[in-house]
Formats: sequence, C-alpha cells, structure tokens
Amino acid sequence: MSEHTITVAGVAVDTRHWIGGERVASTQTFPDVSPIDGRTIGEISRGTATEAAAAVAAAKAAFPAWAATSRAERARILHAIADGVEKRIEELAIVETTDNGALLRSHRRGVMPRVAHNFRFFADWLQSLDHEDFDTRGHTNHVSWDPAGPCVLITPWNAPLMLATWKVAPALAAGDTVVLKPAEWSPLTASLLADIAAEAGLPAGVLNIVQGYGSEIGDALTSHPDVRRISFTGSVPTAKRIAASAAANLTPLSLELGGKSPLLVFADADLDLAVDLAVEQYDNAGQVCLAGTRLLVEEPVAEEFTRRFVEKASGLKQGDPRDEATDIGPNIHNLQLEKIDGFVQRAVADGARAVIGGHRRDGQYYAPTLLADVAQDSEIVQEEVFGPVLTLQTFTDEDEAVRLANGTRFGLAATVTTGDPERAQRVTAQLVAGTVWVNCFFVRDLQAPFGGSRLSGVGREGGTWSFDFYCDLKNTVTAPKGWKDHG
Ligand SMILES: NC(=O)C1=CN([C@@H]2O[C@H](COP(=O)(O)OP(=O)(O)OC[C@H]3O[C@@H](n4cnc5c(N)ncnc54)[C@H](O)[C@@H]3O)[C@@H](O)[C@H]2O)C=CC1
Ligand SMILES: O=C(O)/C=C/C=C(\O)C(=O)O
Repeated sequence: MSEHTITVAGVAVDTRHWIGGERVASTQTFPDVSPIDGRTIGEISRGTATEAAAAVAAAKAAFPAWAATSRAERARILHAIADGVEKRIEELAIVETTDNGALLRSHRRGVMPRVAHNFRFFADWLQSLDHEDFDTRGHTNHVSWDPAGPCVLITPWNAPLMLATWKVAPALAAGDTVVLKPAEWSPLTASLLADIAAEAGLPAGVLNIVQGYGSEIGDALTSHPDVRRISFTGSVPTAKRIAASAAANLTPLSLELGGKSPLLVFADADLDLAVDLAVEQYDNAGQVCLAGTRLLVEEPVAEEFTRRFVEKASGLKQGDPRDEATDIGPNIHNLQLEKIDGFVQRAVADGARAVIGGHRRDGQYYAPTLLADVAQDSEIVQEEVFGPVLTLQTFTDEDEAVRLANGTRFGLAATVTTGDPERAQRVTAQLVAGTVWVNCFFVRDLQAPFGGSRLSGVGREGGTWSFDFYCDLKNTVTAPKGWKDHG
C-alpha cells in the first residue's frame, strides 16, 4: 500500500488524483472530515491549475482512440464497470457514508445499485440511439450523435458517486473523455471509481479524476480551450462563475442547480399519503435538490395535516447513519450547519414559528424543522436551505396554490397531492418545474428528462437528452444515385 493510501472502514482508498491512467500526488493536501464524528479521515491531494492542465491534456490525448472505439466495445467496458460497482457495493456504501454522512442503508440498497444502473443504462441507451432517416426532395437525411471531446464534470457532495456517474456514464458511452472533479467535502468514492474503471479495462486517459477546492482548480478546468463540454451540479452562485469562465470559449454547459420545490396538499387528498410524502422531504438530512421544502396546504385540512405531520415526524430517529434504524443522519459540514441555522434563526427573528425543531443538536445534526407563519417573500421561503428545514403555508383555492407554488426563482420539481385527477391535470399544467409528481415523490427513471427551469438549471439529463448534450449532433444529407441538379 502506498503512503498515499488511507483505510476507510477497512477499505483502501488512494488519496491522489487519477490522471492518464496513473496516480499523481500534489505537493499540498486538504483534510477530508467525516460528518459522523468530525474526525479527519485523511489528507487528499489538493489540485491546482497544474493538475487541471495535465488532466485535460490526458483526456485530449485519449479522445481520438476512444471516440473511434465502437459503440458496442464502449458499452462492453461500461457494463464491466457496472459489474465492478456491483461487486463493491458494500465497500462503496460504507466509504460514502463515512465521507458524506448519508444513510448506509440507502447507499447499500438504493444509491450504489443505482450507480451500477447508471453505467448499464447509458451503455444500452446508446446502442438503441437512432433517428429515423428522412427525405428531402429525394435526398436522405441521416442524424448521428458524434463524440464531442474532453468533458469537465463537476459534482456535489450530497449524492457524490450517484450524481457523478449520471454524467460520467453518458459522457463515456458517447465516446467523450472525462475530467471529473468531485466535491472537496466528499472526494473518496470518485477515487474508488478510478480503480474500478481501470480494472474494467477503460483505457488510460479516458477517465481522469482530480481532487481539490473548486476555487483553486475550478477555473483552470472550466476555462480550458480544449474542453468541449462542462456539466455541473451544485449551487447557483458557483454555476454563474462556471458559466462566466466557460464563456471565454463558448463551451456548452449543462447546469443542474438548486430548488425550493413546493409540495401541494389539496383538501381532497389522501391526508396520510400527503403526510408521508411531506415527512419524506427530510431524507438525506434535507440535502436533496429535489426536496419539496415548501408545504402548501389547503386551509380546511391545514390543522389536521399539521397534527399528523408532527406526530409522524416526531417518530424519526436521528443519529449515526451507519445504524440501520437511523432515518436522518448528520449534515455534511459544520459550515453547512451554520448556514442552515442562520436561515432558521433569521426566519424566527422575522416572525416564523417553529412547529418542530428550529435548533442544532449535539454533533453535526440539525433537528428536523417545520416553520409556520412565514411570508411568501421571506428569505426562508425564497432561498434553498439544503438542510432538514420545511416551511408551511396555507392556501384557499387553486389559483392561490399555483401562485405560491410558482412564486420563487426556482423551478426544479413539484409534488401535488389531490384525489381529483382533473384538478391534478389543471394544476400540473400551470406549474413551472422540470419534474412534477402527482400523489408520489422521487419516482425516478433515467429515461426521463431531469433538470430545472429558471434558476434551477440549464438543460436536461437522462435518456437521449444526455446524449444530445454530450455529442456533436450531425445531419448527413446524401443525394440519390445519379443526382445532378445542384440548384
Ligand atoms: N443542486 C444540488 O444538488 C446542490 C446544491 N447545493 C447548494 O449549494 C449550497 C452550497 O454548497 P457548496 O458545496 O458550496 O456548493 P458548490 O456549488 O460551491 O459546490 C459544488 C461543486 O462545485 C465545485 N466548485 C466550487 N467553486 C467552483 C469554481 N469556481 N469552479 C469550478 N467548480 C467549483 C465544488 O468544488 C464542488 O465540487 C448548498 O447549501 C446548497 O444550497 C450544493 C450541492 C448540491
Ligand atoms: O436521485 C436522483 O434521482 C436525483 C438526485 C438529485 C439530487 O439530489 C441533487 O442533484 O441534489
């Protein structure tokens, strides 16, 4: 084992970058801290412009051969990566939980199997990707999805490997090469992915992984003239910086950003279902971009809804995310906790009432919180908190429900609970959101477009939409045999 390898819950993890098929160390490091107990897990290579340039150069050098590799061979290797992920689900799950504090049981049974599925899905989708040829005055139009070049993928800490592989898998399937920069608060599973990809036979330089602070390595990646795509999931302010940096080369961008999604409860809804869905919004300690953090409840059922919500939420078990019985783990970082508490205390000072929670707990935990008596234009209703904090507002009719639901700068998701299918249709048609769920939440399918409107993002991921982004679309027009008319 090299001096750069750390052992995390029994799993060996290399702390260096992965560039051109080799481990590369930086002279400086940054500490990786576990949110479970605040312990430093290890020192990670702290990349700068030098490592960014080396990684992009490696991706550029590897591009022609990978782009020329047949779709079937690329798919074979992606399936081999999925096999490798499936073999290491337990290791990936415990390392991710140690690193970002999300529930081990979710990682084991939901998230890591989805990581493998991401590779299989995009490998297979590419095989079936075809556009029916069409005719223009006897000429045949043929549309193809050509590889675009080196891609920079920048990912967040709330679902590190899952969200990274949503980007890595379609980019590799498309024939692009990749430089992935995971978040500095959760760098470890990306390093394991490098091992798995190498074992699966992915050629050197096709996938490169650099570690470090976004503020130190980010610009060098996003302003690089050899980069042909940038895909980012994270916060709006960082997205604006990345967009400005990408503008120098007009590099195409995909941005999956924040949310402040509404969960509407009409008086004709199944109230138990609505309460279950509302309590589910505390999942991952509220660190989910899709979370329906604004509960909008029709006046006549608001009191009963709140009573049942409080009863159900009081039964949530908060604690060590490695414990199977735990429902809510810690938040990612002390800085994030301070940010969450700042939002809550300012809201309370502004007149909000904490129906439950409203305070920190020992360690890096925040009590599940519901704030009532909040104004539509208040900070707590308008800004993404990214913690276990929900707000409660009431409405008196459909028009008001839609006005409140659409009344932020975001447009990522929305959930509507109602027993009336016609109402569901009327309301969903008016909502500004990339995904709308009716009487359900978090039913996800990679075939569907995923992304947000307004400040929630630019573009869509999933299915063909991912390939539209990661490829240079080309239309080839072929004249019929013997065609002479150039007019
Ligand atoms: N939509 C989502 O899934 C997420 C939303 N957020 C929101 O963002 C807030 C702040 O969280 P942060 O970790 O600070 O998010 P962030 O957006 O700053 O970080 C996400 C990624 O961007 C990278 N990054 C930062 N600055 C960069 C730059 N100049 N160039 C290139 N890459 C850069 C980071 O290293 C990380 O990998 C959260 O409280 C939450 O509201 C955070 C994570 C995920
Ligand atoms: O798990 C999904 O399907 C989507 C998750 C997205 C986020 O949690 C995010 O981008 O924050």
